[in-house]
Amino acid sequence: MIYTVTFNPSLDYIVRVPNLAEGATNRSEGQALYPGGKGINVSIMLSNLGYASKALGFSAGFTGREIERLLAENGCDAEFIPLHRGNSRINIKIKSGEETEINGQGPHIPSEALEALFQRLDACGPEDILVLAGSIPNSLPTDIYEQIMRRLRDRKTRIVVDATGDLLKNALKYHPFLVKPNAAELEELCGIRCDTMDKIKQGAIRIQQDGALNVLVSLGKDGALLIDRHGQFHTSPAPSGILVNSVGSGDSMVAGFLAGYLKEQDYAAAFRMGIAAGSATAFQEWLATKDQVLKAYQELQPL
Ligand SMILES: Nc1ncnc2c1ncn2[C@@H]1O[C@H](COP(=O)(O)OP(=O)(O)OP(=O)(O)O)[C@@H](O)[C@H]1O
Ligand SMILES: O=P(O)(O)OC[C@@]1(O)O[C@H](CO)[C@@H](O)[C@@H]1O
Repeated sequence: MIYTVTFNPSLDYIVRVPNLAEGATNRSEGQALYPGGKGINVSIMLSNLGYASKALGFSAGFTGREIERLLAENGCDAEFIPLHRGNSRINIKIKSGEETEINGQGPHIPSEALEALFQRLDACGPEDILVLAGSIPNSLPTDIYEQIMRRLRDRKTRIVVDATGDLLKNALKYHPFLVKPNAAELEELCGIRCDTMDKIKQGAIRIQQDGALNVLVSLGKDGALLIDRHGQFHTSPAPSGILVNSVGSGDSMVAGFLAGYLKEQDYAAAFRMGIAAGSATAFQEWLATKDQVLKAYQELQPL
């Protein structure tokens, strides 16, 4: 089974405001509400690609109930631990000329709820994949992903970490199966200015030396780079298309990589499926369908 964990689920409120003016009353030209949070997006994308997963996390208040309802509507199996105070966050994504995001903090997670998640994860075994993705509420320590990995150390579960800063840094020594920084996150992690392909390669090598098995660096419209666990590099430009909404493209890339890997047991195939899924999502209003991903896959340059 693939499990995804989203400590900080959200309702993503996407508003289109073509000429956003700060300090003025702006009127939107369109809006939409989607379930969000990185692990949740990975689960939805996996489901779109035909792979079952279980989305784990925490849910609070009316927004939490709406996230769960939307997940069910999207055919996604979720098992959220209820929090009895506060509301799951609403993240605002403003689409004007540029994409501006305001992500909320998320509700407090008490220790009993955290323990309930830990116990749920104790069921993970060698056949399972666990995706730890996204930010955590302020009340949690930044070694929380590390704590989970330490607890599962002897279970041989393959663990994917998609996070920033210390959350990710602290997890590397437990040898995650996959990490997926973007270029800015890679710079922050390895302290190298990653403004050329050579420097991105150097940065990815450093993250691998720090413990990650596969390092997938997403580069937005410029595609991606993977150094796989055998030390082999894979690079590809992204398929071309019109950017509609990049929110969730990194998560789609993680889901595509896992789907490609599970299908072919091959890192080149996983990499290509990752890029296709990431780009297909960037070209849509929300997470891409399987047909849209396969179309993007066909448009990738041959190896
Ligand atoms: N404008 C774009 N054109 C084509 N492909 C894109 C574009 N933006 C993103 N992608 C695809 O999606 C992948 C992931 O994008 P990106 O590097 O922006 O991830 P990210 O920063 O983790 O995104 P997010 O946090 O919004 O999910 C890229 O490697 C690429 O394949
Ligand atoms: O605040 P975090 O947890 O870092 O990111 C949350 C978020 O921006 O990530 C997803 C896109 O990757 C969105 O669905 C969600 O709103």
